[in-house]
Amino acid sequence: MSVYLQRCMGGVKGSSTTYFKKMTFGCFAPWAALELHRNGAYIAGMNYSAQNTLPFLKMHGLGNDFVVIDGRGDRPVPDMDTVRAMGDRHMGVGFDQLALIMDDADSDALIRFYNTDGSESGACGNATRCVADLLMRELVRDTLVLRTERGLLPCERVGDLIRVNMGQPVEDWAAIPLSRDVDIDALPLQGAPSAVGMGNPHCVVFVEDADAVDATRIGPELENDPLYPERTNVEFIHVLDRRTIRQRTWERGAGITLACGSGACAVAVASARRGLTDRVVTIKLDGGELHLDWRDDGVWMTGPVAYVFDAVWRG
Ligand SMILES: N[C@@H](CCC[C@H](N)C(=O)O)C(=O)O
Repeated sequence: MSVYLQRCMGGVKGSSTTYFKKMTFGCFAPWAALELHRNGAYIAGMNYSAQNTLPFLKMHGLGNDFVVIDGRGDRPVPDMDTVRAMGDRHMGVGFDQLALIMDDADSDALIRFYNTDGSESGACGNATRCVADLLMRELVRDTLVLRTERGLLPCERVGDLIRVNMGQPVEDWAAIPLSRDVDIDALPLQGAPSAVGMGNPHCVVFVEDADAVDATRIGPELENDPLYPERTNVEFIHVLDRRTIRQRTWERGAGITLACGSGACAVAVASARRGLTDRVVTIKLDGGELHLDWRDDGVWMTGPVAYVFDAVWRG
């Protein structure tokens, strides 16, 4: 059985001291911590070797939380049982998605995303921004390109925020994917929602008051509707004005989350497509605000990212 060891600020000896002092003063060097774990370390009074250990970072974007694992080179990567075990909020670490960083010849890195239930997703906007921040720090650059299942995504630092181009929305019903040819802005479902693909499927439900919706009841019903053969993420929204939208999210494979980046892109697209908002909008999610700009070269999303801790999973 896997055992989860949380980092203990006072319990690390030797060369790690400097790192943790830096942490205390807010200067971050996340990969330094991973190197420490990789080489085996004395943590929280336990001496263990690097064998069967999986170093990871915990990060979040607006409370949409992630375990981030660096699988580049010959570093260890989790199997599916480990992904599910880590995702358990009571018996494991807990996350909305696990982001696995891999080598890629044509970009700065490839990222794969896994939901809490172990299913893989082609897109995760907030985790993409988190990984972009990590790698920009590592490469000492303010721009880079990440590959996800949907292609190459340019990322940039904008002050304290991270921006990613999530690409153009998928509007072809078969590619979203839907199970049949229907009007994507009036789906034959309750509330006539819109369908948008952002490398993953979304169902955008326009309601009077997103805060009043019973998302834990309606979310899973829509997630599993046969119209979406690969299930769907669900966004409940109401438009506040032409530049502001309120959004709550039920995520495929993860349930209620405090924010969903690809979902925010889908919301910006669906709402502009209906003529309700401009192409530049601020979206108010439970965990904070994202800024969306649907340009000719794709949907750009800007928002904050945060580090929570680093630790080692023992298998
Ligand atoms: N939180 C994400 C979306 C994660 C993937 C989703 N649950 C799916 O299965 O498609 C985001 O920020 O985009």
